[in-house]
Amino acid sequence: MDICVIGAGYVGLTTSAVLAEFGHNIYCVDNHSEKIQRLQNGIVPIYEPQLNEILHKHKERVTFTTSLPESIHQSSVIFVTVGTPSLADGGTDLSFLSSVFTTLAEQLQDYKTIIIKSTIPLGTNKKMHDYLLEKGVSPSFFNIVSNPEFLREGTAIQDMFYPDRTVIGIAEDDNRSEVILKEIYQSINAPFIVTSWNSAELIKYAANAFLATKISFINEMSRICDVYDADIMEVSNGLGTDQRIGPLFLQAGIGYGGSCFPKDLQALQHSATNKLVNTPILDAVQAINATQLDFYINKLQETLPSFPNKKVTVLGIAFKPHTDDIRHSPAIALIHYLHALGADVHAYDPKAFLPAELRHKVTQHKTIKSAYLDSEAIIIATEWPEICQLDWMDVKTHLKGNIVLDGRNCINKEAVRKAGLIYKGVGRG
Ligand SMILES: NC(=O)C1=CN([C@@H]2O[C@H](COP(=O)(O)OP(=O)(O)OC[C@H]3O[C@@H](n4cnc5c(N)ncnc54)[C@H](O)[C@@H]3O)[C@@H](O)[C@H]2O)C=CC1
Ligand SMILES: O=C(O)[C@H]1O[C@H](OP(=O)(O)OP(=O)(O)OC[C@H]2O[C@@H](n3ccc(=O)[nH]c3=O)[C@H](O)[C@@H]2O)[C@H](O)[C@@H](O)[C@@H]1O
Repeated sequence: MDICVIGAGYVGLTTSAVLAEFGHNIYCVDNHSEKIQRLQNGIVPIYEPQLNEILHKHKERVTFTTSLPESIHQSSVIFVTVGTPSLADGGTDLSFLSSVFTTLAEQLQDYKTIIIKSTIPLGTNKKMHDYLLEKGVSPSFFNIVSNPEFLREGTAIQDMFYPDRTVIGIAEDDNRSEVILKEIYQSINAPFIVTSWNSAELIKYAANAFLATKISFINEMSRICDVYDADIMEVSNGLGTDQRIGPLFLQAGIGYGGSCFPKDLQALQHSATNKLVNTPILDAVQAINATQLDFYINKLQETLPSFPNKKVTVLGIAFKPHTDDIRHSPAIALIHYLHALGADVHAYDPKAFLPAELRHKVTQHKTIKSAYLDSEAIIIATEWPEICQLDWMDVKTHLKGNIVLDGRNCINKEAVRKAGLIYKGVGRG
């Protein structure tokens, strides 16, 4: 099939790579000309495991372009994967989506299946459908399908090859799209869940909200562990082996971040509030996340009461391992916090870079060793394997102080203590 993918970001590039692997011809469009130029030169602008290799393997099948009208005409199927960031009031900025639909309204001349993968608030698929009709596009020229994406950054390619389910939301009178979507995804072996537009939209938000709830729940338990000398790792293990609960997303830490959980919880709350529905669970989940770092900083202050001019090392900048994405990264919030306390902050990440506003305040190192050399304290913010596997006996010989704060509960506390260092985790008693 000839497929147009609009938006060459984390979701758009992954979609392009995976659909190309399935044998489709892809026109991957972005209005960011520099990004497209780099992609045309074989440079993938983000770090996502396997993405580079698959795009390179299928370079004959994937065309990178800034020309949306041309790509629309060349394709029978159009995937929309543009960003849907938060507005100041918690609502969703739909300007990127609207701009795509403006072009679609101008260009649609024969039948296309328009598949929206971007996460969009309840009622938006219908709104886009009504917009095209208002603009005079014939209803015989298109169907709109809501096809929410559940991939995680860091494992995006594997998640798209092997999803737990494929959700498609279609209009009541749409009897073409299910067949077309099944053809596009025929290589995927996962249940197909066909719903209305609004249900598909809510499934996406509910999934992210539920996962964030698990994280805030376990973080709340970690606070109780701290004051009763229990160990959250033991609690998570004992809790997660109950099949009704499950072991995933019960990792206590400095809170969830990323481009989606914070934005999607706010957007869901915004949609509910617009219809006068209260959301006490979503309120609590976000409140716990917003204060998790404070609890953690308090721990650091118990051991290192004064920060000014003390070298403190933050290991990890990305919001999670195996990505270079720093959007809403708890590591960045932590670095801001430490800098505000007067610490001389040094940071290291194998793939991610400090944002511009921190570059003149904080030193980012190229090697992990130079980052912690002569440091008073190490704080682990992202559980990259190379950080989890540090040799603590060796680390000890290069530190000035003796404090290790494990913000992701990812290192062996016994090994740290054996090396003569003070270990503090999240909810480790
Ligand atoms: N990042 C993730 O892990 C996931 C994201 N999502 C959702 O997918 C959507 C996209 O997310 P990301 O890929 O992370 O965003 P992103 O910000 O990495 O990429 C979006 C791309 O769209 C491009 N764009 C914006 N307006 C355009 C236009 N008019 N024409 C062509 N290109 C345009 C931007 O230049 C950018 O390259 C969001 O709604 C997000 O919530 C869903 C599941 C996972
Ligand atoms: O809508 C989205 O964009 C995506 O959001 C999340 O994926 P992602 O943000 O890439 O990463 P996660 O693995 O979910 O981690 C999110 C945050 O939660 C934190 N986390 C995760 C798991 C856990 O047990 N504890 C915990 O603190 C991570 O460190 C990270 O900061 C969802 O897991 C995806 O299903 C969804 O498609």
